[in-house]
Amino acid sequence: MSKIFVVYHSGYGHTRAVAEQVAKGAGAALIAIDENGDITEAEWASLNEASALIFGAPTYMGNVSWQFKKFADATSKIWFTRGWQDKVFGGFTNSASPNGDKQVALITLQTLASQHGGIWVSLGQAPSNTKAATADDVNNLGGSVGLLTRAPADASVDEVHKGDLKSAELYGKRIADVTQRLS
Ligand SMILES: Cc1cc2nc3c(=O)[nH]c(=O)nc-3n(C[C@H](O)[C@H](O)[C@H](O)COP(=O)(O)O)c2cc1C
Repeated sequence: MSKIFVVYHSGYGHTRAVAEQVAKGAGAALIAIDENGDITEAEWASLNEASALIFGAPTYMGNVSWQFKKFADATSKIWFTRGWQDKVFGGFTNSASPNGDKQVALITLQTLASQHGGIWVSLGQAPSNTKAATADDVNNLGGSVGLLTRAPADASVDEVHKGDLKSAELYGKRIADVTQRLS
């Protein structure tokens, strides 16, 4: 059985709701980066033993939250020993605007995975972009590199768009399937 972890930061709970769906699809465990940008030593050990790591962060000011960036910089200790080389990686970001510069945050996650020599898994879902498409449809934001999700600025944690949550579960499953194939 592959060990997969979703390691994420969420300031106000919306990204956590997405992380839970990704973890459900992947059969993964969740590790939350705390408000200080930290995880525990035991959690670092779990990440080091994993077959696949899925990064998640809200988009704040056009990039990942500072807490996620602190975590990313802390992974440099692992980078020195190539400790995450050839693990499978994926990533997601959630923000309020349909665009909101989410792609920048996603590329930050992909670049972090690449710095570690990882194997990045794309979203693998066709966009729902017809006139009839709604936020209840899978990949209605039309991403491809990884998972983009949206919670409008006045939305509660329970109001992350349904289509995005479906996309999240499917993306998690895709990462688990790829990990299984490579193991
Ligand atoms: C400091 C800050 C900066 C933000 N910057 C952006 C942004 O650049 N683009 C965007 O679409 N939404 C932005 N938002 C909205 C958040 O991305 C959105 O509320 C998201 O759902 C928060 O996720 P969280 O509840 O997991 O923290 C920002 C919110 C905060 C608090």
